[in-house]
Amino acid sequence: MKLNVNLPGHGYPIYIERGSLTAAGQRIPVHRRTCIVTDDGIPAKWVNTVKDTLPGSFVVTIPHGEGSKNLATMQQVLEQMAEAGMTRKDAVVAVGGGVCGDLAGFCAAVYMRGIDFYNIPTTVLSQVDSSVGGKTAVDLGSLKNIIGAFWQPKAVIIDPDVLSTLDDRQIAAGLAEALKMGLILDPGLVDLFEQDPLPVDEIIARSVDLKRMIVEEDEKEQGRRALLNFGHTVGHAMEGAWGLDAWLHGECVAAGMDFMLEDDTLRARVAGLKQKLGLPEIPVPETDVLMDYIRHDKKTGDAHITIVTVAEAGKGRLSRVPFDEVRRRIEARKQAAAGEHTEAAHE
Ligand SMILES: O=C(O)C(=O)C[C@@H](O)[C@H](O)[C@H](O)COP(=O)(O)O
Repeated sequence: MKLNVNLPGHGYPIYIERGSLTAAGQRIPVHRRTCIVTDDGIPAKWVNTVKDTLPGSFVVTIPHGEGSKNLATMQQVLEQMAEAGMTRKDAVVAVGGGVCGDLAGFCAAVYMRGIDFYNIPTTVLSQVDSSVGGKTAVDLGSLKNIIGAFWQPKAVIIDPDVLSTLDDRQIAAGLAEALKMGLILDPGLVDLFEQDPLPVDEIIARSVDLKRMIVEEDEKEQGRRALLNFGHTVGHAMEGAWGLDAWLHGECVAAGMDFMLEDDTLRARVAGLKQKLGLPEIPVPETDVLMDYIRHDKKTGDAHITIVTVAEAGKGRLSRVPFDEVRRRIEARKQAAAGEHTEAAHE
């Protein structure tokens, strides 16, 4: 399957095909140097499959995990690109998950003021969400994605076969982002999560298509693209508060959605789906600590923040609210959860 992201002057194809890793060299022009950025958690067989199709490529491996998504690691990658004599005509190819893609894309965005970037996502999370749309970034301390650029890839190559080496936790965390996509935009996608076995290929294709659509509509997040932030306001804060490597990004997004669901029946349905996926219950940090992180959110202005709420599956809603509204929501969920635990203890 091939989708096209139509953006003026810098549109690109997304290939979703089993086995497409072996054909990477047909999708990426090979008459130049390519720096393959990957991480040490990615099985060598996937990296080598791509490398074998790209003559003139070399591999830079970063440590896996959010802890690598920083300026220091980025500098190391850029130094290796410079040492290899890469020019403006050369390209960066990410083979990895969201951290790897975001960091490699940012390297491509700034190296010699911008060179070509190709993304080959190898996790569910990066396949359904982060590989499409051109958000590249690194963290600053525990502040997520605070330094970055919009830099669209030249192509995205999604091979669902690579998911065979992922552990269940990574798969569940990635599917959380797909569930997010359904909750804000597509009730039919939410319904797919009720099926057994889960139609993973269909979930990926449908999520990618939704992402394509919203990026075409609002490339630089001036409006509707902010819907994709559902679950992220509190989710990013939880990630920061517990330390960036304590929980997976998708796990925190799943936890963060709970504060922004506005209907109890839907909340119960989502809780059931999260349980089915095996997503963990993440303890909610102190409200003041969360609020401190939320103040640094990119969707924050003076004393106000844009939040995404969902009252009905498929209908995400953006609203600009005072900070205290987020505090109120956190407190309300904490109280409700405490009540649920007490009830459970009495049963
Ligand atoms: O592509 C987008 O737009 C998204 O918001 C997708 C998010 O799921 C993703 O985690 C993104 O990196 C978060 O963006 P940020 O702007 O909150 O850093």
